[in-house]
Amino acid sequence: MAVTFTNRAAGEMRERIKNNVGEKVYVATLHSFAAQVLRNYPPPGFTADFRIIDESHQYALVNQIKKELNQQDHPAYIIEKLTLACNLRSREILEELHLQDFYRQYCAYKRQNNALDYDDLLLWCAFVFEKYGEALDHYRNRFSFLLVDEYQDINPVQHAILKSLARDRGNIVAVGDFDQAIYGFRGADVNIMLNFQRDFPNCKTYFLEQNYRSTQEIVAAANRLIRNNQNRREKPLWTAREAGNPIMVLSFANAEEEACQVVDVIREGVQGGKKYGDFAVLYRINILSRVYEEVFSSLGIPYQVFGGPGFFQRNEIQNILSFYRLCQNPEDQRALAKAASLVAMIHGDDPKKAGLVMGKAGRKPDPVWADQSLHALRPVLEKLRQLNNLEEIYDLVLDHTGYLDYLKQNRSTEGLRRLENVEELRSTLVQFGQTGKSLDDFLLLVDQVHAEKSLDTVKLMTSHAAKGMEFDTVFIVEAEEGMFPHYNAETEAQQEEERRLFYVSLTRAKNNLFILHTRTRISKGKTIRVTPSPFIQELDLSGPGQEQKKKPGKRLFAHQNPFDAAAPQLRKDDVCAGLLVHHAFFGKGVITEIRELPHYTELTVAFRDETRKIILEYAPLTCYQDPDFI
Ligand SMILES: Nc1ncnc2c1ncn2[C@@H]1O[C@H](COP(=O)(O)OP(=O)(O)OP(=O)(O)O)[C@@H](O)[C@H]1O
Repeated sequence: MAVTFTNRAAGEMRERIKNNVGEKVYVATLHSFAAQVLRNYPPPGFTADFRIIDESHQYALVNQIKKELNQQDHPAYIIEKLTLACNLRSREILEELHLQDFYRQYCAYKRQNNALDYDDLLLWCAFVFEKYGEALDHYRNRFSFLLVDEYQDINPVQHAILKSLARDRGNIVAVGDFDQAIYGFRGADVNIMLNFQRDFPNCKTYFLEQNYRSTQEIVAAANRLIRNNQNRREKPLWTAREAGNPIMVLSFANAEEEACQVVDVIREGVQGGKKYGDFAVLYRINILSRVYEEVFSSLGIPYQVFGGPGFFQRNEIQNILSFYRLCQNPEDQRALAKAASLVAMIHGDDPKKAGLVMGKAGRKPDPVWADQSLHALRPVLEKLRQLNNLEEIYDLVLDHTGYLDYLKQNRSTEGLRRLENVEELRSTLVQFGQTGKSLDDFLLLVDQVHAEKSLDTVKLMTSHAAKGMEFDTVFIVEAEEGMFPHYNAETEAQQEEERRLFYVSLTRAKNNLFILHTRTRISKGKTIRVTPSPFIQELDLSGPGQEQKKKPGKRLFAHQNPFDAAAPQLRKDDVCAGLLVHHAFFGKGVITEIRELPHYTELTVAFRDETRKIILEYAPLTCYQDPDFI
C-alpha cells in the first residue's frame, strides 16, 4: 500500500506506479483507507453503514451545538481546535480551551446519527488497530509493504495508524524531508520523522543529498540557511549543476516599487525566450498577492493566483466592496444582495437564505425582500453617499455593520486570514486615496484586476502552496522581519518552522532566485518602517564564492535599487514633457510624452540607454535636478 495525504498526490503516485511497476499497488489517502477499514470493522457504537459528515454539515452542526451551549467561540475556530485535538490525540487541548463539554455533545450527536467526520475516520482507525487484533491482522496480511510519502508532515494520529500496520515486520518505506516540515501549526510533528529509527530500529536511512533541481548558488545558500535549525539531522545537499546566477537580494522603498522590479525582470526574461509560467512570486501571507495582482494587471503581465481566489475576489473583500458599489449605484441588485447578506450574517440570520431570496443562482430578486433590505440599509447608504473619501466609506461601513468585530470573533486560521485581508483593503484605500482618485476610479481598478484565463501565466502563491513545485525563476517577496518569519512565530519550534518554510521557498527555484524586501509597509492605514528578514542574513551571501553577485552579469540581475524612500513620488500634476526624472532602475531620463489612460497616466521617458513607457502611478519615479545631466 502506498499512502499519501491528498487526492492529488494519490493520483500522481498511482499514475507513476502504474507506469513503472504495473497496477497491483493500492494507492490511497490515509482518510480513504481509514474509511474502508471502518466499514469492515466499525468502531463501538457505530454500524458499517455510517454516514461521513462533510465540512459544511460539520459547520452547521457545530454552530447548532455552540448556540445550545451558549459557547462564545466561532464555529470555524472550534472546528480547527477539535481537529488539532484529534490530530494530536490530546484531550488536554480540549480541556485547556474549555471545549470538553462541547466535544462530548458533538460526539453524542454523531453517535446518535451513526455519523463520523473526517477527523473521526483517522481517530477511530487508530483505535481499531490498537484494540481489535483481528482487524490489524487482516490489514497486515493484506498489505505486505507500506510506502508513505511526505513523512515529515504526519501527525500523531496518522503515525499511530502507520506504526500499528508496520510494527513488528518493519516493512515500511517513509519518504520525506525533515527540513521541509511546514505544518506543525495544525498538528504535524517533524519529530516523528526524526525519530523513525526509534520506531523501527532495524531501518536503514538513505540521504538523497544530490539535488537535481537547483544551481550551486541556490543549493549552497539553502544549506547555509537551514543549518541554523537545531532540530534536524545534518544532510548537506549538493548538485552537479553549474554555479548559476547569483542570488539577488534587493531592497525597495515600498511594495509597489518592488512589484515593478519583478515586472521588469519578467519582461526581460520573456523577451529573452522564457515563458510567463517559468516565473513564480512567493509570499508568506495571502494579503501580499494584492499589490502584485494590481501591478501585473495594470502592466499586462498574465498571472494566476494559485491556491485560492485573487484579493478582490475574496468573499470578505467582496462583502465590503458591495457597499462601495451601492454608493455608486443604489440600484445595483447584486451589490444589495451581498450587502444585505453580510448584515444578515452578522446578525446571526442565514446569509445563504438572504442571498437566494435576493436572486442568486440566476433567480430574480424577490421585490418584497429587496425593498425591505434596501429600507434597512437606507440610513447607512444615505450617509455613505455624502462621503467622497474612500477611507471614510470603509470606516463607516465597518462601524455600521460591526463587520470587524464579527471577524475578530473568528480566531481560526481562516478567520485571521479574513481579518488580515480586510485590514489590507484599508491600506489599499489609503494608498489609492493619496493619488486623488475617485470612487469610480477605485471600482474600475477593482474590476480590472483579475487573473487572465491564459495558459501561460506567472504564478502567485504563498510559500505553503509552493511545496512540491519548481520554477525557473522564483521571487520571494516582502521578505521582512514580522512577515517572514511571521510575527506569530514566538517559540523556538515555530521559528524553526518559519525557517523551513523559507528553505522550501528558496528550493523551488531552478535557476534564478530573487529575494526582495521593502523598507516601508502600510499597516492599518499607516506607513511603518520595516527591516529585512533575518533569514536573508543567514543565507550569508557575502561569504566566499559570492563576489560575482556584485559584478553586473545579465542586465536585470545586476541592478541594485538606489531609490530613496525619502524622495517624493511624482504625481500627475507634477509631470510635463521635458521634465527630468530619476527612475529607481533605469536612472536619469526625460519625459517626452504624457498619455492619460482611463485609470493611469502613461509616460514615455527617454533614459540614457533606451526609451520606455512607464505607468506614473506605479513607477518609482522622482524629480531629477542635476544640471549636468544633458
Ligand atoms: N535522478 C534524477 N536525474 C535527473 N533529474 C532528476 C532526478 N531525480 C529528480 N530529478 C529532477 O529534479 C527535480 C526535483 O525532483 P523531485 O520533484 O522528485 O524532488 P523532490 O525531492 O520531491 O523535491 P521537493 O521535495 O524539494 O519538492 C525535478 O525537476 C526532477 O525531474
